[in-house]
Amino acid sequence: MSKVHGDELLVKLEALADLAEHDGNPLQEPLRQALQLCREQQHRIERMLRIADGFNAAALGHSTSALRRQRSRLEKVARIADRYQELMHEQNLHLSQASSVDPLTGLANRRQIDAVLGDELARAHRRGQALCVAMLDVDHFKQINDSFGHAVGDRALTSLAQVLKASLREQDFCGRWGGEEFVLVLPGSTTAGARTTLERVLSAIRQLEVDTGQGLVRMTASAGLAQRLPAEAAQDLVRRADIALLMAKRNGRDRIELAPEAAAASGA
Ligand SMILES: Nc1nc2c(ncn2[C@@H]2O[C@H](COP(=O)(O)OP(=O)(O)OP(=O)(O)O)[C@@H](O)[C@H]2O)c(=O)[nH]1
Repeated sequence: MSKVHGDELLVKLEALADLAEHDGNPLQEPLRQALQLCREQQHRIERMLRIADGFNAAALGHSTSALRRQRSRLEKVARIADRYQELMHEQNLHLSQASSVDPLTGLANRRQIDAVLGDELARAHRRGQALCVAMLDVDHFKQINDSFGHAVGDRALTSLAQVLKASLREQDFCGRWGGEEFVLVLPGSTTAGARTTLERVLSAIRQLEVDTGQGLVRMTASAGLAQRLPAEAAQDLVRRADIALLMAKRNGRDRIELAPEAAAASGA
């Protein structure tokens, strides 16, 4: 607004000053001075406007940087939320592992054995394929504990678990049933194939040397083997393998015995 008024005033003053100069009017000098003043005023106003524009731009810039700061804060919060979610995921994974893994040996625990055996047996029934379960128990394990202490016993169980894992095929599965007893699930194996696998396992256990701190100690193990019967439930299959294990213990240990087919019905 002031710029428009200033322009109009300037045009009028210029015209009057021209006229006065032309006519030799005595107002010539005061008009010239007024014109001069007006031009200076005009410059001052324009400068003020430029400064105001500058302020305006600075204010805009300020709000842009405030927005940028705000955005980077939000990004930081989003990153923290992502990391938090990752940690929660890791924690859940850890918890689910803890509930499916035996902490001493790192093998599957009873809970996971039940789940895996259930799945594998259902698949074998569906496809009409063979599947064997073996129960394996360390012989006279109590003597190791009694002679060398519980820590050495623990070490023996851990080493044995490693031997088990290393002796099995990829599709085979093993877990710690409890104490010094282990379970093997051998999908696709008939009794003959499973027996060969078990002989390899028992032989590897015989070779194993555990450092007691007072020399090396060796172990043997006994195993009971059962091949699935048509439509047999997991607990019946395990029970037959357990009966076979008992037979292996009674028959002198460090051996494999096969489950009698009718044992499931007897529930002995
Ligand atoms: N160190 C250690 N010992 C365990 C663990 N779990 C079970 N045991 C021990 O394993 C031993 C099992 O003893 P028994 O059931 O008498 O069997 P065994 O001495 O192996 O004899 P047989 O099975 O008849 O050959 C007991 O002394 C238990 O305390 C474990 O996690 N660590």
